[in-house]
Amino acid sequence: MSVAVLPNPTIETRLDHLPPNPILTMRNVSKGYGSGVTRNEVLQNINLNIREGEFLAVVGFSGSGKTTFTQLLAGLIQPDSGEILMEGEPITGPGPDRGLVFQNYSLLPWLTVRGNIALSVDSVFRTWGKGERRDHVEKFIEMVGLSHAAHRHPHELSGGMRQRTSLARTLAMKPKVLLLDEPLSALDALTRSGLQEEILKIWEEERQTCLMITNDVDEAILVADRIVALNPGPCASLGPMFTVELDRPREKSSLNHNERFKGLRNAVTNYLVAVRQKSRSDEAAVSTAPKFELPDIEPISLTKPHRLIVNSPA
Ligand SMILES: Nc1ncnc2c1ncn2[C@@H]1O[C@H](COP(=O)(O)OP(=O)(O)OP(=O)(O)O)[C@@H](O)[C@H]1O
Repeated sequence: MSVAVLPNPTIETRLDHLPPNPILTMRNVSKGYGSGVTRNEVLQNINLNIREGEFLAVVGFSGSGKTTFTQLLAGLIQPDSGEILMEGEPITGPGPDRGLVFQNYSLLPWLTVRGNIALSVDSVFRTWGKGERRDHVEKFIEMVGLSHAAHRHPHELSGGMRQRTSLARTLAMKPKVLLLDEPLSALDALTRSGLQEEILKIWEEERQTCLMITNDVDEAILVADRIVALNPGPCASLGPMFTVELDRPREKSSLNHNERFKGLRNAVTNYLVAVRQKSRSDEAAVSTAPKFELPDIEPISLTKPHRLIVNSPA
């Protein structure tokens, strides 16, 4: 399959200034669920290095294994084979060094915005004084623009506000790596667009290593330094890596007229369309749909009279 390569190899990207050593490494990682005939091979031979301070976006289709991918990095599940390293050490479970923001903001319903964030801060920064922790919580409430709603409970918030709370809660724990698993896909287009820019603004300030899973190519280009495609499953592998050669800070409205943005959007979209078509034709070729065979019986001749009487009256 051919993939359009963008011209201008001379441009220097932010990546050129990042530390060369990866903070997260996936080596020959495979993961499936179930056993026997119900076994579902989801990811196969995933190899990836994420550099410290970079923003990487993984784009893929629904059901390709994106959540499985983030759960592996978060340490919520373990690979069947291969290894995942955080700063050179194997990941054996979840840890405060990796913060995960889900698609479905899992806030505790009996706590306010402030209470939800404070709970995480208190559990991670146990040695800090009470005042220091309180200031830290307020800083992150303000960062996501929720000072006016800090006293509200989740059921009193809009979807966008809940996701902001969820983001603030994770950011406030100061993880070395932020894992965003389709954090905006449950939101309407307008809220999504506003939050994309907010995430970007916050990231410009914090510059944490960030991995965002998304099914939106424009979103990926807006936020990321590099974009990698997750090919359709089963046995999803990673596709080519696209470098986003666009200056920062980025603004959505001006990007729409940027030739480099349009070229990259075409390249990524064309790749995804081509890889999906290939996957569908491969699937059709090895279709396991049941084949019907005629039973080995001699049909009754309808032209000759015969003695078999079906449903004869008693
Ligand atoms: N715990 C599990 N047990 C069995 N199968 C699972 C489990 N989790 C996921 N799967 C299957 O693995 C495949 C990939 O699921 P996953 O949620 O990782 O994909 P996804 O790309 O995040 O999907 P979506 O975009 O729809 O959220 C699917 O076929 C799903 O049914």
